[in-house]
Amino acid sequence: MIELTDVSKTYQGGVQALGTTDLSIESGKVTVLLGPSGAGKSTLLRCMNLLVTPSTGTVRVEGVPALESRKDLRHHRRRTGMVFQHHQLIPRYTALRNVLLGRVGYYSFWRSLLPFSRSDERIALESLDRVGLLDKALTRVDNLSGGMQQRVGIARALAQQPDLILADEPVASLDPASARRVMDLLRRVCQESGITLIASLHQVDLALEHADRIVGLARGRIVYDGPAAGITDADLRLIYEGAPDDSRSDAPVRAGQDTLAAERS
Ligand SMILES: Nc1ncnc2c1ncn2[C@@H]1O[C@H](COP(=O)(O)OP(=O)(O)OP(=O)(O)O)[C@@H](O)[C@H]1O
Repeated sequence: MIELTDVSKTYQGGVQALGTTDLSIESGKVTVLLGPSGAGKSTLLRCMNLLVTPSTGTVRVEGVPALESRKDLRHHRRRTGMVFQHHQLIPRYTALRNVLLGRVGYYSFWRSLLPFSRSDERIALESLDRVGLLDKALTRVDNLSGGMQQRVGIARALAQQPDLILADEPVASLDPASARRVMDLLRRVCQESGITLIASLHQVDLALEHADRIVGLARGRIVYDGPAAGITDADLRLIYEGAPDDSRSDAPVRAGQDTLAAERS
């Protein structure tokens, strides 16, 4: 459903967060981008809906002619729900009002200034029901726990009626028990609706539990790509500690010093 070809990202200042990367994501599966802090997980994830503009390469999405026109990009983003580490909810709004914001992409700017329709409200309430928070619909989100706020974030993504959810460290701010519950929920709602889920995580146990496929990243490179069930201790060491001849630096590769791929190939 998503095909990245020769995608790389070098941020201003010369930090190469992502080396040249090819990746194809199939529909309906749970893919986890796994790796230590700074490995390039968020950058790779955000390249998938061009929240981060790749420095090189192309991103192709099934059913969308190209992502070059504003219209096609808007169409892709409407079909793509985002779940963020820090929720990105509006604290003083109720849960329902936050979830309704998931519907905004369906409207033109002018229409979005008008009240939401009955049908949008129904979709938003159904979404809250699916994450078990219907009874909190009229509660301000700053009065909810961190886990509940993340469930509101998931409900907002569901209200978009997406084909794809990109979840960027969705449980990094939660305690281990809440993190597991939120990941269980995210995977379940996606599987129930046939939504493709791509999540970045740095917790190995959660990744192994929830992913169909793991894409392991280290210093801006894919160093493992395969079924979660097939990952070995050696693969995990490669993701978290680097190859035996690595410099062991946690620093990302700088443009012009990009020798890791050559060392590993
Ligand atoms: N907007 C930016 N400008 C400059 N450098 C950036 C920017 N965003 C990320 N980086 C750098 O790019 C590298 C990869 O960052 P990225 O956030 O993609 O990694 P990550 O694996 O998601 O890390 P984390 O788990 O800590 O979020 C890091 O060194 C980071 O500091």
